[in-house]
Amino acid sequence: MTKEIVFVTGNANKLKEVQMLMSQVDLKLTNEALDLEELQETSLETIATAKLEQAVKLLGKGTPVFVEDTALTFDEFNGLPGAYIKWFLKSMGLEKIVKMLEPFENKSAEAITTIAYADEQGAFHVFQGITKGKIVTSRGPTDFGWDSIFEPLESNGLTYAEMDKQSKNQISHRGKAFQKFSSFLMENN
Ligand SMILES: O=c1[nH]c(=O)c2ncn([C@@H]3O[C@H](COP(=O)(O)OP(=O)(O)OP(=O)(O)O)[C@@H](O)[C@H]3O)c2[nH]1
Ligand SMILES: [Mg+2]
Repeated sequence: MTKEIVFVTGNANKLKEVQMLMSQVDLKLTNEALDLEELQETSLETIATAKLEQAVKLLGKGTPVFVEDTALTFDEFNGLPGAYIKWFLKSMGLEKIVKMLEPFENKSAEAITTIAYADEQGAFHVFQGITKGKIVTSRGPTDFGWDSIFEPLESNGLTYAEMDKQSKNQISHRGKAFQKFSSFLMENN
């Protein structure tokens, strides 16, 4: 029987990418569209695990469930905004985020997705994907977070927003994290 697995996220753009990324795995992927509380923390693993604890409480033990938290870290700021990028985006917007780095030569950044998964036995597993790049003036559609200001090293000069979804998924932080997670699920199914 095909195993059911629940992805708890309130972010429709994430869900769309994750559905594509996990399409090769023999699973029934369902979504609980809940916005879980997020810790104020710099450890990405701690944030993802705390989100997962809430998800397990909501769904009950025994249901395979995962969450993911995505961060954008600036090298010049020693990793900040990191997981706080969500709140920077909400309060300041893209243009001012780019301006924060204006006085500095170093525009290097990393996009990081941390997945936390609870299996049927309630054991937690963490997977992470990192894509290096730099912060640039917004180019491309602005319908998903900071996609238009992040230019990955591997993209031949395109921002995430200028790439089609399939090309983004091949090199993205989320793509890399879900590659690891999918392999784990296929080995342990
Ligand atoms: O340009 C982007 N490309 C991406 O690939 C991407 N992935 C996430 N984000 C944004 O970065 C913050 C993460 O916060 P986040 O991980 O807590 O997400 P969220 O609160 O929206 O959903 P969730 O926590 O319910 O899953 C939020 O502002 C997201 O919109 C992205 N922006
Ligand atoms: Mg969130």
